[in-house]
Amino acid sequence: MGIEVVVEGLTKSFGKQSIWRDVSLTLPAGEVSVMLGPSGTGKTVFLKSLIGLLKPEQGRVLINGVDMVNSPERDIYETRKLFGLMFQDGALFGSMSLFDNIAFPLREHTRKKESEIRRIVMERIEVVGLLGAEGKLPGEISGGMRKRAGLARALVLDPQIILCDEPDSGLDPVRTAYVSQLLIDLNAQLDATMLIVTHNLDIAATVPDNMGMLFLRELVTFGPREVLLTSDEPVVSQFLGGRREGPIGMSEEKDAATLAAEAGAAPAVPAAPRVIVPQLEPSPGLPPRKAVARRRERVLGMIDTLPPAARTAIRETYARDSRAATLPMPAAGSGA
Ligand SMILES: Nc1ncnc2c1ncn2[C@@H]1O[C@H](COP(=O)(O)OP(=O)(O)OP(=O)(O)O)[C@@H](O)[C@H]1O
Repeated sequence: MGIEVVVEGLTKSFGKQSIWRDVSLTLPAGEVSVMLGPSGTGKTVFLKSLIGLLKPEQGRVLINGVDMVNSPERDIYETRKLFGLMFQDGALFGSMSLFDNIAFPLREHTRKKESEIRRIVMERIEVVGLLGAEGKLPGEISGGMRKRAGLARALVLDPQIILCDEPDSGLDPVRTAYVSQLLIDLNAQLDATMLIVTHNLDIAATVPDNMGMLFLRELVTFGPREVLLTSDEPVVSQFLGGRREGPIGMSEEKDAATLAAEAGAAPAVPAAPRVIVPQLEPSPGLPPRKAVARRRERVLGMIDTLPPAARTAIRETYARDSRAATLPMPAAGSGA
């Protein structure tokens, strides 16, 4: 099973530029979480801080008792092996075939025989749907295929924590839908803890168990998906509605004068009511996600601490799930 990641009071700046401060959250073991946020709010910096590639000035990131901020470098290096990372562009070596790119971590970090490496690499290539393309160079395939190759490479060391930085960037809506399904399928197969950074509202609506949002150097919220999806925080509703009206401007936040002017004017388009769509299920033939039962117990255990709208949404989701579980299967050939 994946490992819990506990973030406590994390604060990061570059020189005088504060990126975010006092970020605390827990990525529950084996669950899928999404971090949303407008461009430039420090989502990638957050991912890099989790694996100890960037050093926040304050706070801790605890994984199996190792603090990825303050522990000795050799402990951080060892713990980093638990991670699989998928960067925005796949971060592939241009002169190597997809096979060699995906095999790279195994050749670098293990003493496995070539035959064993071939078996693992081909298995992962199959999982991400790239069978047949293993001999190609990254420059000979599409952006979506490069992303999937980056994901396959992230998987070869059997990671228990998977971090994906904008798995949808540059992809059309159909390819994005396939990536969403792939992420859920991976979670079903590996039971790894996953954190996905994205601006994509379809991924946000259908993939995660938990969601958070970074804005204005703060973590606005992090918790069960229903909390963010029912939130009436202006920044959250603006982002989820993809609207111009609200605190987010072209370059992150709007100034006070713009906000005041907008507050005085009638909104051009009323905000559409938000509907919580069901989370994706693993593809047929795959095992159910083990995280589902754990998450249900965890969320129902904390439900009284959540805002009323989130409580209602969670109860409705679980009531719908139990109704679905007790429905009789349609008889074969009934056409139902
Ligand atoms: N190594 C670095 N040195 C200095 N500044 C940096 C460094 N890495 C990131 N930054 C700055 O930190 C801020 C946040 O960057 P980051 O890439 O994390 O944003 P993001 O939320 O992932 O954005 P996007 O959604 O556009 O990818 C930016 O202003 C960026 O210029």
